[in-house]
Amino acid sequence: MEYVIKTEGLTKKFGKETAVDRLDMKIRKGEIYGFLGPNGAGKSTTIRMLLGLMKPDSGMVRVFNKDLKKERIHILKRVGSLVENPSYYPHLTAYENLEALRKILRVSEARIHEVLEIVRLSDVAHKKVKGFSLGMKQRLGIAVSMLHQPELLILDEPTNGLDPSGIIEIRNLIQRLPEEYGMTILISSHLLSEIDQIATTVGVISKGKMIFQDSIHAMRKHSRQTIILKVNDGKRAEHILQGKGIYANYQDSMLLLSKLSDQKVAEIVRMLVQNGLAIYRVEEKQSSLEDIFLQMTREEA
Ligand SMILES: Nc1ncnc2c1ncn2[C@@H]1O[C@H](COP(=O)(O)OP(=O)(O)OP(=O)(O)O)[C@@H](O)[C@H]1O
Repeated sequence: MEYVIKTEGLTKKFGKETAVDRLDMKIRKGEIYGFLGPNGAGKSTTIRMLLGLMKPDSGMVRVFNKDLKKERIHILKRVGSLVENPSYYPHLTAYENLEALRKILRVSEARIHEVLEIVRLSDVAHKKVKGFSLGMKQRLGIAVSMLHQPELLILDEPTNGLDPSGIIEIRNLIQRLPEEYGMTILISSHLLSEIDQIATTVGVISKGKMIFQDSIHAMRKHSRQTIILKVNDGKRAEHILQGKGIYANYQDSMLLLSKLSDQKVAEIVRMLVQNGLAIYRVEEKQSSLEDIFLQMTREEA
């Protein structure tokens, strides 16, 4: 199997702290790889190493099946990135900002029109960037990163700080890139909900370690069903059930039980009623992807 990005044992330490810990990342061509983890998990440090902006302490990075250490310049010509809030000339228009970079990158003028079209900024191409919303600035950042027609795009938290409509715009834009332009995308986020609709594969990092890496479908399979009981005295109910060997978790005035058969639920309800408890509600809940993600990172922590 050929990977667009493959790391092996990638490690970075800052003093005593291991920010990235023996990370094995695998990204295939045409994927939208959601790189997820809470703040401080090591996403940016990993991305910096993938872009050759930071040297790993140990481990290997291969991009397009080439060793990043040996062929950095050659590799980076084929990679576009948006790693921190990009800075522009605020008094220049979007077009003029792109034009300044076009000359450095030596790409055709026609490419400016193409990238503006891709990020849906053609209508405001001749407006000054200082009047742009954060979402428009992020899309301009993506336009800049795409000027030289990269095959791989690396975006570090591109939806950070955006309002819901800005998030949707970025999402729609990214979703089109693999199919329409044959690109592979790595996008990081600390919120699964921002990328779960577009990512084909997810890598979850926690405390520098990759704790899950598979398709989004495989992640959904981790989804569990929970039975929720609302009772008048949760603490007592928890105690009664535990006495019968039934594990229950009392949280926010709700009693949570892992998926049980209908008979077992009936039995539990009967037992609680016989013990004088009042049952207000019995519900079944499927954990969302966000719950699974939170659970994974919490268990690791
Ligand atoms: N230049 C640095 N010097 C010292 N420590 C650093 C440096 N860069 C990152 N760290 C530490 O490494 C750990 C991982 O940070 P990193 O920025 O990679 O996480 P992240 O997942 O990108 O989080 P965020 O979403 O907050 O950016 C953190 O504990 C951070 O404090």
